Formats: sequence, C-alpha cells, structure tokens
Amino acid sequence: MRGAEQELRAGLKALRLDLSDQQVAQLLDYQALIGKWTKVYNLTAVRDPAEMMTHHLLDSLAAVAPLQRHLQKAGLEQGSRLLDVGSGAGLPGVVIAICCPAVAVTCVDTVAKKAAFIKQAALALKLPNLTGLHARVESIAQPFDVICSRAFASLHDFTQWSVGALAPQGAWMAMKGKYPADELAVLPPNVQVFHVEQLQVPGLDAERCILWMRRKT
Ligand SMILES: C[S@@+](CC[C@H](N)C(=O)[O-])C[C@H]1O[C@@H](n2cnc3c(N)ncnc32)[C@H](O)[C@@H]1O
Repeated sequence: MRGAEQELRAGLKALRLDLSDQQVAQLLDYQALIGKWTKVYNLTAVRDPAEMMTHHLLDSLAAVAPLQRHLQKAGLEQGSRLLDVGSGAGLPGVVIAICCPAVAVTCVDTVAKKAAFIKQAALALKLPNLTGLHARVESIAQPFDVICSRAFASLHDFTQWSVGALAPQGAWMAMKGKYPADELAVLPPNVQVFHVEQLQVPGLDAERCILWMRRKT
C-alpha cells in the first residue's frame, strides 16, 4: 500500500467512514488530479502531498458523517441536492460527491478555470453526481437542500449571497475553524443556527467546527 493510501485509510478509520475500495481510489485520484492541475492553474496554495491529505482531503472528509446524519434526519438520503459555494478545487464538494453517490453535488465558483477543473474531475473520476458551475452564487435561483462552504466568506455573506438558492426546508452547512463568535454576533435576522458540531480532523492539530443554519420563519 502506498504511503498516501495508508494515511487516507487510517484517517477514514479515525473518522469512522466506511468507504469502498473504489471510493478510496477515487479520493487518491482526485488528490493526484489537483496536484497535476495546480502546477498549471494554481488551484490551491497547498502543494505538498502530505499537507494536501490532512488540510484538504481529511479536513473535507470530516464533514461527511455530519452531512449524512443531517440528510438521514431530514429524510433526504436519496435524491438530495447540495451546493458547494466557492468550491475552488472542489473542497469539500468533490469529496462529498465521492463519498455520497446519492447526493447531487454542484460546485460553484466565480473563477472559470476552477469550474472547468470540477467538470474535468467529474469525467476523470466517473462521478455522474458532480457538476461544475461557473457563476457567482448570488445569481443561482434553483433550490438546494444543503448549501455548504469551506474557507469562503463570513457567515453573514455566505448566507445572504446564497439565500436565493436555499430550498424552503434547506440548511446551510458552514465549515469553520475556531468557533466564529464574532460572525455569529452579526448573523442576519433571517438566519437561525440550529446545531454546532466540533470536528476532529485526523493528523490536524487545529480547531474545526460545523455550523448548521436555516431560514428563520
Ligand atoms: C479561499 S477559496 C476556498 C476554496 C475551497 N472551498 C477550499 O476550501 O479550499 C474561496 C473561493 O470562493 C470563490 N468565490 C468568491 N466569491 C464567490 C461568489 N460570489 N460566488 C462563487 N464563488 C466565489 C473564489 O473564486 C475562490 O475560489
């Protein structure tokens, strides 16, 4: 087993994620694809493969079980639609598309080469549930059950720029580092936090949390 595969499998075990060999291979191929494209298109500042594993793959994988729990609770295990806002190289959207084949994932980014990379990843990794969209999130009006972001914007801007794309019963899933008390203090009145989860990313000694929000009625 290669070093990267060993580290990935250890991380999956720590996160209690049970993936098939094909999904593990897709995650490794995805990491290799980012490495290849980043040389030319500068998709991400992280270049070192070991750092890419912890800071990108495992960090995104840590959100998968919380997402699956949410979808199960909401009765959305099949046919749910997820929008990853400011997806960049596809984090966490591509990782979610690999781990959750029943979720239709759209990764949106204002930078054309990043959206093109997602389209290429969907083809190369054989992910029919993954779409790359070159747009500003503010322009999206079709409804999504979950809208997520990682390293994108403040909670205020994330929710206000994407509110037009949130299904009536939909939820925002914001991946954050430290608990964002300052951002929560200025949360818009139409948004309500309904759950906060602390995350432990294998191999990463850093604070991580997910904030779940919905429209206040
Ligand atoms: C710091 S990157 C984060 C990328 C990725 N989510 C990650 O965690 O590595 C933020 C991304 O948001 C995109 N972006 C900024 N404003 C946007 C908007 N209004 N709509 C869609 N994408 C946007 C940028 O082009 C950039 O790729």
